[in-house]
Amino acid sequence: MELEAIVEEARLAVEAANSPAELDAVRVAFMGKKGKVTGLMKGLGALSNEERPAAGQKINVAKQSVQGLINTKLKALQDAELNAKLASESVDVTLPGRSQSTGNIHPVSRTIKRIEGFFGDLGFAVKTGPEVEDGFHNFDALNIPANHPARADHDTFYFNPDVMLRTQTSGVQIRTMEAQKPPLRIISPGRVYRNDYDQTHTPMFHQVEGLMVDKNVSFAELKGILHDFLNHFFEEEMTVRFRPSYFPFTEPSAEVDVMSKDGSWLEVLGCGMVHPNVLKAVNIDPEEYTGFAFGMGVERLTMLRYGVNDLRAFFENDLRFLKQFK
Ligand SMILES: CNC(=O)COc1cccc(Nc2cc(Cl)ccn2)c1
Repeated sequence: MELEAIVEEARLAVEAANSPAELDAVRVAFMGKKGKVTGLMKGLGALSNEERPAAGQKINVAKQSVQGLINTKLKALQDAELNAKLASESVDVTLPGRSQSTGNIHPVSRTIKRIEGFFGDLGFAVKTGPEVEDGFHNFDALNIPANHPARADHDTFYFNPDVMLRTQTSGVQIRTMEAQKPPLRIISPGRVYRNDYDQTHTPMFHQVEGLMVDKNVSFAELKGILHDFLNHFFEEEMTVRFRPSYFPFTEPSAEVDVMSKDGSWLEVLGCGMVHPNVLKAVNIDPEEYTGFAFGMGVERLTMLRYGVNDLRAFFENDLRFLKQFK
């Protein structure tokens, strides 16, 4: 095969090589000891002395051009390899960091912890108890008569006539008074259930009740402790009023309002002196002991403190809402 054809074949082979190894095979095939270009040198012996120098020169030029093609291709292959490596290892420093997202405590849990902290400092023990209650602990012991509307099933979830979801955490206070003698200072946070559902009521919500039973507990103490609690909870001096009210389980009873920024009154909790019938129901002599009790809705307090205007937001698990309470 004559020289030009071999050089063209070498050029095509170099172009087709996709790796330094393939390229080296081409080098061997054309420039090696048995290579096609090298093989042309054998033919020089057969030429005359006049022809030989020019022929030999032509073969050397061919060798250099094939070697040049190989060198260029090798550089190109090595550059490509390096660029590919750099690309795969490259770090785009302008990308935002992959921050480790942190969780946060639910606003209702935060409020319960704050309430537990305040009353804990006053010596109140946190007590919990069953969410499924019996009629005695949820109604009878609280001086709620058989035909009282609170017992109706439009308010209470019943499993059977004597087993229900508790409508308040008072049952825990009753059980504690059954279990231990006064003096007592307890608060009982927890879930309570009522058959209600609208923008300001959900079938399940959280309540914290408090109870103090001792020799000479007075309404004045109740007022003082609750005023201090509200100042602490809302983190400012609150204007508070105690409005006469009625609960079957306390006498006298009061509802407590705080004055909001615009001067209107907002109800925040209910309280009163423990009714003698309640003490009797747990074998505490009302002539010897007196007590006060209070109850507050956790979601309601949380909504007031953080300015949440839809109760359902606490239960929808929308992270955009929950993330605000870092
Ligand atoms: C959200 N809760 C409210 O508005 C009102 O809750 C209240 C009010 C007054 C007293 C109580 N609890 C109570 C418990 C016992 Cl064992 C005896 C007497 N009272 C709960």
